[in-house]
Amino acid sequence: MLRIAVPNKGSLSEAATDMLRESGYRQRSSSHDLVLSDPDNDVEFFYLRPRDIAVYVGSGTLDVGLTGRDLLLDSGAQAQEILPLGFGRSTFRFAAPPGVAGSVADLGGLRVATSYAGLLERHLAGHDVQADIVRLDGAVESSVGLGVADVVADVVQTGSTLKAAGLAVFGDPILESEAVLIRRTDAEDDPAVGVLTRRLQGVLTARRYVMMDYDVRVELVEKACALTPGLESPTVSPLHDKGWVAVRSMVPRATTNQVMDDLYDLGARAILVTDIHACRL
Ligand SMILES: Nc1ncnc2c1ncn2[C@@H]1O[C@H](COP(=O)(O)OP(=O)(O)OP(=O)(O)O)[C@@H](O)[C@H]1O
Ligand SMILES: O=P(O)(O)OC[C@H]1O[C@H](OP(=O)(O)OP(=O)(O)O)[C@H](O)[C@@H]1O
Ligand SMILES: [Mg+2]
Repeated sequence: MLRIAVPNKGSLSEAATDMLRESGYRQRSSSHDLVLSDPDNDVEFFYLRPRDIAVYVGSGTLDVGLTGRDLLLDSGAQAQEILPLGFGRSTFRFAAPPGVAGSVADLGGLRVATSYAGLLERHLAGHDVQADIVRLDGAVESSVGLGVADVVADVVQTGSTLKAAGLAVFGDPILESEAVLIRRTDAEDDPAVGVLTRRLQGVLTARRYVMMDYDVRVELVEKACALTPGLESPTVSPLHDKGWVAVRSMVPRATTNQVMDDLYDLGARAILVTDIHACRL
């Protein structure tokens, strides 16, 4: 039975369970449940703090887990990313009151507050900078105003928490993070992990693409297919009127309207877009 770690709280929790549900797995019905068995799919889910997930997976106690890239790297666990999951995006950045520092090189001798000490330690060492790391559990932005730190290194999404604390980001982003599927670094190939990965990839594809159908005159089909190349190649089917064909192709969701406009300008008609509910590529 495949043992899977899932965030039980925090920013990643709901999106992670939604994605697993869309992948055809049972999920817990109460946020108090810590374990859920899904015998039909031969998997068991363990709902754990996202920060702890890399530790369980790195030690081999659990086979795979969903967590944040920043949390994985911060933990230093013997675990690696096998699939980025496209949610829980954030940036890990330095911030301070304006004028305190302009780049990581200015941090020597300053106090830097963070709840990602492992990540910060390695970043500072990589830049040969010696700063005092102030380890906090959360609400890191308050540390400067309260006088325990000069600078913070923290998760930024919209930036509104930083702004409210009178801080501004500086320097290059330390890390771009998102939710990722992880497994132990030296784990042997496991077909059950392959199945889970393909299911999650299917959800990602269904979210990123739409199915587009349209009719176009035969002499324009090459130009139309260049606009909608699909993943492998579009399906082109004959119509009763020999001068026309029907084309079906997957199109990136973000480009849907631009592609429809371009197809229409080319002369395509009856352009229809439908959602993809599930797929295996
Ligand atoms: N706005 C956000 N705030 C915090 N973490 C975020 C945000 N957006 C994405 N994340 C990601 O969520 C993970 C943090 O998980 P965590 O459970 O600590 O969330 P949290 O919202 O900080 O919860 P809590 O503060 O209740 O512990 C990290 O991978 C982080 O990059
Ligand atoms: O850029 P923003 O959209 O404002 O989001 C980023 C903030 O959200 C998180 O805090 P959270 O609510 O998780 O509290 P915590 O710091 O106590 O973990 C994170 O630690 C930042 O403080
Ligand atoms: Mg938090």
